[in-house]
Amino acid sequence: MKPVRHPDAPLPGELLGAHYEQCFGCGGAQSHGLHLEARAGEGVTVIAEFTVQPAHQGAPGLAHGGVLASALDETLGSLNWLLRTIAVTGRLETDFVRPVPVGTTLYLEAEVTAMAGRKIYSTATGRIGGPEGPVAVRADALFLEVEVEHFVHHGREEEIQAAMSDPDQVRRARAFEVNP
Ligand SMILES: CCCCCCCCCCCCCC(=O)SCCNC(=O)CCNC(=O)[C@H](O)C(C)(C)COP(=O)(O)OP(=O)(O)OC[C@H]1O[C@@H](n2cnc3c(N)ncnc32)[C@H](O)[C@@H]1OP(=O)(O)O
Repeated sequence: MKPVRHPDAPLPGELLGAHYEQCFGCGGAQSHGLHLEARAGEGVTVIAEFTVQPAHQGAPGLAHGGVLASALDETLGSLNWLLRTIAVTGRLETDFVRPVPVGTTLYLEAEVTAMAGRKIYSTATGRIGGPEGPVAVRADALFLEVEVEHFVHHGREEEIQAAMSDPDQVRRARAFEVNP
């Protein structure tokens, strides 16, 4: 099935914000996190930027591959905002095309390519030097739609309780839920 942008999805250009302040990918409360900033694009697409920090190194002066995979995963995950669906990564296949030095800004874009039942297929690229620069990383992913209970059931009790008693967090979680 062709992916369809939800009628209440954020408008193209709108900053999506963090889905959870403690998220390693997008949260503001993680000092060594990616602080990735994503914006809605046209259709079912997003664009995002992430600047590699010294805490993200693998080899001297170079980004760790797992951190780059996290940036791709987070960008792909933010497509949920446009579908108003809660989905988690089931599969993430990553190509590392060029080394990414510390201090580099990675320009990411992601798109939902197909949907089938609970399955959401998507793809992402990360470019360096500018939004039109050479591709440094890319990924193909399969996300699986889940109920909010997925997190309540599997998450550690203390963080779940804190999230559920935070009105801002509850509001953000609702933004992912499909309107009947
Ligand atoms: C309160 C806070 C709210 C905030 C929400 C914001 C969240 C956003 C977070 C974003 C953060 C960034 C993002 C993150 O980092 S998300 C964090 C990383 N991901 C996870 O933790 C997910 C862990 N995995 C699971 O929980 C389960 O395995 C899931 C839910 C994924 C599937 O288990 P479930 O029991 O539900 O489904 P099923 O096993 O019956 O399978 C169903 C179908 O899918 C197919 N399949 C399954 N897996 C794979 C695979 N690997 N390759 C190929 N196919 C696969 C399977 O064959 C079957 O197909 P079919 O036989 O029907 O044809």
